[in-house]
Amino acid sequence: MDVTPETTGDAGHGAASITLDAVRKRYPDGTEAVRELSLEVKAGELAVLIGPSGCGKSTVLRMINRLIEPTGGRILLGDEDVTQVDPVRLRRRIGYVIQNVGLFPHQTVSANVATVPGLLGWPRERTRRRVDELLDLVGLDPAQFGRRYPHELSGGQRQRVGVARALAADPVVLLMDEPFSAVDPIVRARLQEEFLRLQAEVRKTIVLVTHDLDEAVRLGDRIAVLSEGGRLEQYDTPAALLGAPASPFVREFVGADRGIRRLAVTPVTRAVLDPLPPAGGTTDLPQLSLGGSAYDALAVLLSAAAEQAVVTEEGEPVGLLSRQRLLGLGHPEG
Ligand SMILES: Nc1ncnc2c1ncn2[C@@H]1O[C@H](COP(=O)(O)OP(=O)(O)OP(=O)(O)O)[C@@H](O)[C@H]1O
Repeated sequence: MDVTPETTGDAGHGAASITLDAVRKRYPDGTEAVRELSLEVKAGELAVLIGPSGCGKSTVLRMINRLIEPTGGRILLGDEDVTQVDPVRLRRRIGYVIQNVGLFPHQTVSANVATVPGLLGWPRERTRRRVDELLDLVGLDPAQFGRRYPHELSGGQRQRVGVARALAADPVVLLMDEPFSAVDPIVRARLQEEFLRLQAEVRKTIVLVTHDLDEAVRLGDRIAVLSEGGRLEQYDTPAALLGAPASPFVREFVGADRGIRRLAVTPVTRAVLDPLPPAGGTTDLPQLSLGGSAYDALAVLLSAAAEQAVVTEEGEPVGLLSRQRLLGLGHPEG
C-alpha cells in the first residue's frame, strides 16, 4: 500500500533531515552523558546508534524529541531548531518506538494506533481509514487484530502495532530505541526484514538505537559508533565501517569476525568475476545471481563443496566467481 499525502489525508510530511550540532547533555547530578556530538542524518536515511552500555545512545535519541533537554548545542529537523518548537507539538511530528512498545493495555489495537491522530483532532472516519491502512502496512489484518487488546498479541505483533502507532500521523522522523530486542532472534530477523520493506515504502528519516551489531549492519544506511560520553568514533556505511574501522575502539567493537559480517553487505559485482571458459564445461558448477551478497555466495559454494560458481544475470552466465576472490571481499583491507 502506498502512503501518499492522499491516502494519509495529511499535508504530506515526507521526511526531514536531522542535524545534531555540538549537542551536549550534562545531567543535574553532573554526569556528562554526551560531551559534544555532531551528526547529520539525511532525509529518508536510517542511521543506527550503537556503542557500549551507558555511552549515551538513549540520551541522544531522547534529546531529538526533547524528552530530555540538551544542555548545549543545537538540534535541527530540516532547518528548524527543535528547541524553538513546543515539545508536545514536536512529539506529534516524531514517531517514537521503544523496546517494550509501551502500548496502552486497556485500549484496543486500533485505539492505540489512533492515539496521535486523536490528539490532532482528526475526524473519526479519516482516523479509522488511517488505522486500517497502517495495520495492513505492518502486516496485521485490521478486521482480525483491530479489536484485540495488547495482551492478546504475540511480542512480535505488539512490536508491529508499536511501529504502526509511531507512523500514524505521518511523522517526519522516527526514533526507535531497541525496537526489536524484546523478541526472540527468529521473530526479530523477520521483523527486521519486514521493517526494511516498510522503510523502502515510507522512506522516513530514522534514528535507531541498538546493541546488536548484526541488526545495525542489516538495517543501517549509516552506523554511528559511540563511545563513553557520546563520543562519535565513526559514522559510516556498514561496508565502510566493517572494512576500515577508524580507530582501535571501533576495530575492537566490530570484532574479529567483521570479515564475515562484511560479506553480508558486499554484493557480488562483475569486477570480481573471472571470465567464463570458452570451451564451456561449467554445467556442474553451482549458480549464483549477480548482485546477491557475497555471504550468500559463500554459503552456496560451501554447501556445494565447490571452488567456483557460475554467476548469472537474468539467467544468462556472465562469469565465474572463485572461493578465493570471494574470501578476498571479506578481507578488511580487501
Ligand atoms: N537521569 C539521569 N541522571 C543522571 N545520569 C543519567 C540519567 N540518565 C542517564 N544517565 C547516565 O548517562 C549515561 C548515558 O546513559 P544512556 O541511557 O543514554 O546510555 P545508553 O548508551 O543508552 O545505555 P544502554 O545501552 O545501557 O541503554 C549513563 O552513564 C547513565 O548512567
